[in-house]
Amino acid sequence: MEIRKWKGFWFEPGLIKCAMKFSSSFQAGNDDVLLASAPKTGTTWLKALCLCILHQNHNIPENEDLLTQDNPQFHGNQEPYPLEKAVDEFCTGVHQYGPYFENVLGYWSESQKRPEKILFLKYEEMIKDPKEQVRKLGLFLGKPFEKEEDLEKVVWRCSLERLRNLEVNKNGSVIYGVPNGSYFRKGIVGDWKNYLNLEMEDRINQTTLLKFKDSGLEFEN
Ligand SMILES: Nc1ncnc2c1ncn2[C@@H]1O[C@H](COP(=O)(O)OS(=O)(=O)O)[C@@H](OP(=O)(O)O)[C@H]1O
Repeated sequence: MEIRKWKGFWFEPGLIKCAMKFSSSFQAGNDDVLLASAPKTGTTWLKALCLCILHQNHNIPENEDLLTQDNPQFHGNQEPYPLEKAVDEFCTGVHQYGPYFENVLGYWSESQKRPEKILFLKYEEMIKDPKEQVRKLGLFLGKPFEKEEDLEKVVWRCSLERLRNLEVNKNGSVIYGVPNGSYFRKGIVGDWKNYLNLEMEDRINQTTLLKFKDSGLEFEN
């Protein structure tokens, strides 16, 4: 896929126009929530959680539960991609929406300066203790959970186990023809290592250490 650089990040050319338009004309209102995430870092989960919390909606019809249709990160390419090449691109940052590390660090440092405006969540922590992270998210969104029971309900409604088993996610697909089921896979922290050889794993770990060094951002590897 052809990608081009705009403002330090790589996009497929068709998306640069959208990014430019968004950047030049979007004015955030007080109630607007922007969900920023790198691909495959838990976007779908967080989107479901935010909508559930913001609408305090415990009665969304099942077929509206898949909250992914307008996600700009989707693309229809299902071709297998050589792993070696993908790891190289990831580490050098020359990949769709890359560089990943600079993307993360940008939000991390801003979240340190303005924690009331930017909430930085980690997938690993959400998996480890979903209730605490969702409680934090509720507070951040100005919708603190008053009852433990409501918090537990939201955590369950948005759980991988439940979403993956909804009919719409078992058999439906989004506009680009990507099956909904592909957004609800394993959800296992560290599973990526099962797909790479030791050399590739080491390369990613070393790059991560180097990039996040001195940032104060702690991470699991
Ligand atoms: N509800 C819920 N709970 C926990 N984990 C979940 C949930 N929904 C999706 N997932 C896992 O998130 C991974 C997909 O990330 P994204 O939604 O960011 O993908 S995408 O970029 O929007 O395509 C993908 O991770 P992997 O299983 O490692 O592929 C999904 O399984």
